[in-house]
Amino acid sequence: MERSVDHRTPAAVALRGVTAGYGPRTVLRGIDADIAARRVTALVGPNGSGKSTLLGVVSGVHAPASGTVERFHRERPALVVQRSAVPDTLPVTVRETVAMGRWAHRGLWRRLTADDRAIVAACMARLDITGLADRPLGALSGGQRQRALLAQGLAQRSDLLLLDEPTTGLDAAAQAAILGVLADLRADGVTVIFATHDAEAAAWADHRLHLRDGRLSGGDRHPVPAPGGSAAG
Ligand SMILES: Nc1ncnc2c1ncn2[C@@H]1O[C@H](COP(=O)(O)OP(=O)(O)OP(=O)(O)O)[C@@H](O)[C@H]1O
Repeated sequence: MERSVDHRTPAAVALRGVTAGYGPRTVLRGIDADIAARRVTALVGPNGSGKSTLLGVVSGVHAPASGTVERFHRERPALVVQRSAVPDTLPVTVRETVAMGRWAHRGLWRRLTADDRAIVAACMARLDITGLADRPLGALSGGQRQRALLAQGLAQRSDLLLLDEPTTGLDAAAQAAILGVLADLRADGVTVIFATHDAEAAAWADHRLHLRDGRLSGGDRHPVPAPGGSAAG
């Protein structure tokens, strides 16, 4: 169900009794959680516990088999996939990759406006990849590719940003830079959810949801954010 944003509610997304999977295979079971609006939530759990599937459900690209996903955000969610999900041979430059973030607004293959190009340039600058703009995406290092995909997510200008392992495999400086970008987005009122195996990044988030075998096994399922600041996780 789509609704306009209600600033009295602390939830950007409310999941109730969500079950989801692939064909006959059930992966997520009985997920009940509220995602705090304008906060950063980390989704943690072992390999195969269902983190990426839950991001897909929250983003709307993966329909639940049962249960409800209630939305209180305004924009179409922006989902940033794992860098390993993008083939090395994809024949696009970094600038084109980031510009794809504007397709939701302009439609596929439509010419970008001057505003779109300014947004793309600003997102590349924010992720410090302006110097890589004309390089093929497949020729980048893992960390550079990660930043290009995050810039594509930012270019969507959504108020709900979902990231699949945004800091995995990055060095400490690159991780800190990405968390800095997420903190800026939070200050701008964006709700961020990211899946991670990185304990430091999870500890940095405002809230955590722990998944185990497709069930929530702990964390802040129904957080009430502290006014004007980060709620403790
Ligand atoms: N397209 C698919 N078809 C069938 N099963 C899938 C598909 N994608 C994921 N799965 C299965 O769903 C389960 C959850 O996978 P998911 O990718 O959501 O977990 P994850 O917690 O993100 O794992 P990881 O930490 O390894 O990225 C796994 O058992 C996986 O094999």
